[in-house]
Amino acid sequence: MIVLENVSKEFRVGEETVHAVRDVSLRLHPSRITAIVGPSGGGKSTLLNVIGRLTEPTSGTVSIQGELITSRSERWAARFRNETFGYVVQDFALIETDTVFENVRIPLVYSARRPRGQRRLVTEALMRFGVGDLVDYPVKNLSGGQRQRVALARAIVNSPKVILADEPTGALDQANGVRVFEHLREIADAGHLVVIVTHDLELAEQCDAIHELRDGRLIASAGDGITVSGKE
Ligand SMILES: Nc1ncnc2c1ncn2[C@@H]1O[C@H](COP(=O)(O)OP(=O)(O)OP(=O)(O)O)[C@@H](O)[C@H]1O
Repeated sequence: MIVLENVSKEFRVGEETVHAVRDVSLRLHPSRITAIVGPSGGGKSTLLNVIGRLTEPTSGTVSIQGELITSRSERWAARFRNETFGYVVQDFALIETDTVFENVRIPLVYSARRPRGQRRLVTEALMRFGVGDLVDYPVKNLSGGQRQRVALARAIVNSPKVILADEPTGALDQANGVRVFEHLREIADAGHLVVIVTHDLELAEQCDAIHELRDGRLIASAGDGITVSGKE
């Protein structure tokens, strides 16, 4: 379980202070898909980045399975990020000039596995999404649907406990969006904790829990196992 307690994140922009996330407390559960929704500029991506330890909050704490992940050294955070999180970003951020193998192995870079072990893990991850045969393809030759699957394989290749997806269906047509969601559901069913940021309320309604952010504040939460403000 991930626990956020009184998390705030501010950015200084010139003389101004932007309060991107204000005093958010919530709990996120494994084997579930949690959606973070709300209007543009509401703080969704910032909150996801705080959860994924890509950004340190200005105040408040985040812990995962009881371990505090805030106020730790950058060196610790880099390793922790790598072992704990799989990230899916909107445009998939694949390296066009590399092969599928080179892209999907990126999260394994810090692992002690030998090249042969890496190839097996990469191929297995691709096979989970039905694209094992693409392992040596150049990314530039892939279709949009193949890119999604490769991006999902990259997110799970090191068996992270947590998958964080920022608008994972945002750039896709409806059929491909549904497929990505089905894959995220399979990932959650396998025991991972999945968090998605989405503008798509229909998609959010299929999730197990929804948190709505507006002007950085958590204004509503719904769903299974919801705990707001740290109260059971
Ligand atoms: N690195 C940054 N520096 C300064 N301000 C930032 C930074 N990142 C986000 N912000 C500001 O914080 C607020 C929340 O932004 P955030 O991207 O988290 O919102 P969002 O809900 O994800 O928006 P969208 O749906 O448009 O992606 C906005 O006012 C944004 O301009």
